[in-house]
Amino acid sequence: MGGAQLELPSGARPGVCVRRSFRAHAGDQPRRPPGPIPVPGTMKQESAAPNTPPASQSPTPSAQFPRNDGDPQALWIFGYGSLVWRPDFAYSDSRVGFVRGYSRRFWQGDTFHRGSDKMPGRVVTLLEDHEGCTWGVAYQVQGEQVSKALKYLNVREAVLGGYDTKEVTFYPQDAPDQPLKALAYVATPQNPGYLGPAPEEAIATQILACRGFSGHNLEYLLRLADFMQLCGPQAQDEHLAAIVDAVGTMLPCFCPTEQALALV
Ligand SMILES: N[C@@H](CCC(=O)N[C@@H](CS)C(=O)NCC(=O)O)C(=O)O
Repeated sequence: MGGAQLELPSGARPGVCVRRSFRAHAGDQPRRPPGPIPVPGTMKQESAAPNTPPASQSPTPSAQFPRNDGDPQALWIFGYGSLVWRPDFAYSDSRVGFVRGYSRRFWQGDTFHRGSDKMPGRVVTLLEDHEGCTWGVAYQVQGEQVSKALKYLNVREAVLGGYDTKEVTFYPQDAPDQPLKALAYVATPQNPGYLGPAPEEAIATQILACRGFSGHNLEYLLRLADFMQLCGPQAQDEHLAAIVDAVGTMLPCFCPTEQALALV
């Protein structure tokens, strides 16, 4: 996967979808998990994730595919969780930006990618919130990329993850006055894996304790936090920041000192 830093378009628009500051402090900046953050738009054509079973034969998301002017075959897919750093489908273009009217919440349980049946992990979904704003990456798929991406995401998101599709309006960071219609995968409270709200300290504890076929739940949290750091000061997510802060507070308990391990 691409190894460069995420190069964000310069000229971030202050005042666009701004929330209170992201509470990461210099001393406890979320450490980048192993491996570089791939740069959306420069990743080579990806094959399906190694842990993804063969694609389902029925890639029929419930939403009508949102179309924008121009290429009738083109489709934009909005990622705001693991799709931000691991889309794993071929795409023609990508944009960093945000959707309004939604807040991101770690309220979806995950018993495959970042958890197990006994210890479900927590991954993100979108909560309808009139004041909300969620930053992520929109990927444009064209031609035969469309059916391949939808087949893959139908398995990864819907079959394995309990997500459904929803049309959203995406505002590119570098052109918020030229919004795009996009398809998003959202886990609603009606899906069996939905966990709903919990104190952010409890969510942090669950994330620290869980892992699944795609890796540790902590990696999922820190890669998302890394993306938000790279989006710049105008991109805020207080829920994510509070969970990262809680993890930072608890990590010393999970990472005994050398003395505690009698290594000195
Ligand atoms: N639909 C959201 C969330 C997607 C998400 O995190 N889905 C889980 C499925 S439960 C996933 O694909 N995980 C893969 C991973 O954790 O690497 C997005 O657009 O990013």
